[in-house]
Amino acid sequence: MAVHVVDHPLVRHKLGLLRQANLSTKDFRALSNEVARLLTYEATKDLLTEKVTINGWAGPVEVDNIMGKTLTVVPILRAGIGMLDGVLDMIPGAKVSVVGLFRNEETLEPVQYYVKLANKIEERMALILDPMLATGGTLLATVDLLKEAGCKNIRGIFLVAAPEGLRKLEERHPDVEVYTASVDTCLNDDGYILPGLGDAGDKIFGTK
Ligand SMILES: O=P(O)(O)OC[C@H]1O[C@H](OP(=O)(O)OP(=O)(O)O)[C@H](O)[C@@H]1O
Ligand SMILES: O=c1cc[nH]c(=O)[nH]1
Ligand SMILES: [Mg+2]
Repeated sequence: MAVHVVDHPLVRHKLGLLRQANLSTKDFRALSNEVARLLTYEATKDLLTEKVTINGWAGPVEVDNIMGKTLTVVPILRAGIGMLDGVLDMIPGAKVSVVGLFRNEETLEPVQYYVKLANKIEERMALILDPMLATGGTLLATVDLLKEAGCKNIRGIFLVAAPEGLRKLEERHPDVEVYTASVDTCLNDDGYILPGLGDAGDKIFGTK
């Protein structure tokens, strides 16, 4: 399985700011989108393009166009919404497929409450957005439902990932590629990533 840790100074700097305990909602939101933007740049490096000829200022010129029904971004509610603007800054025409899942606080199992996928999803690359990959339960449930819908090419962008979740993904879906700013140390007894960011959903939405 491919895990791409994006080791760019801007990403490392912004991730360091995100880890601060007393960050305001506004700053956490802004930084999440900024890191998402940079991770998107890396995650889309090999998108297929085709040559087209356009009218340039000095006559016809051959340029590159991203091909056809290329991708859909898949924010996982709620916290994935905190990365969506940043990703759409980079890919403004992307179709958005929304998946609603929350983690049961006791069992840590994902609970699904909403799904609305883009049309022709089987022809698109799916780019999953979630700030946190912890136990991996939420990501596995999302990949399962995308594959059931016919999706063959799936990637995920996470601000922070835990080794436990990556191991689970490797066992169940080794074809899924991960792009993250950091693989952190481990999970605590409540399933939170250490050193991590805390509860990303609460920080992005200002709840708590
Ligand atoms: O890898 P896992 O152990 O499944 O945990 C990761 C999930 O937990 C968080 O969502 P949460 O359940 O807090 O929902 P929220 O986005 O609505 O806050 C996070 O945004 C991931 O979706
Ligand atoms: O560390 C974690 C783990 C799951 N969800 C979060 O928001 N943070
Ligand atoms: Mg949450």
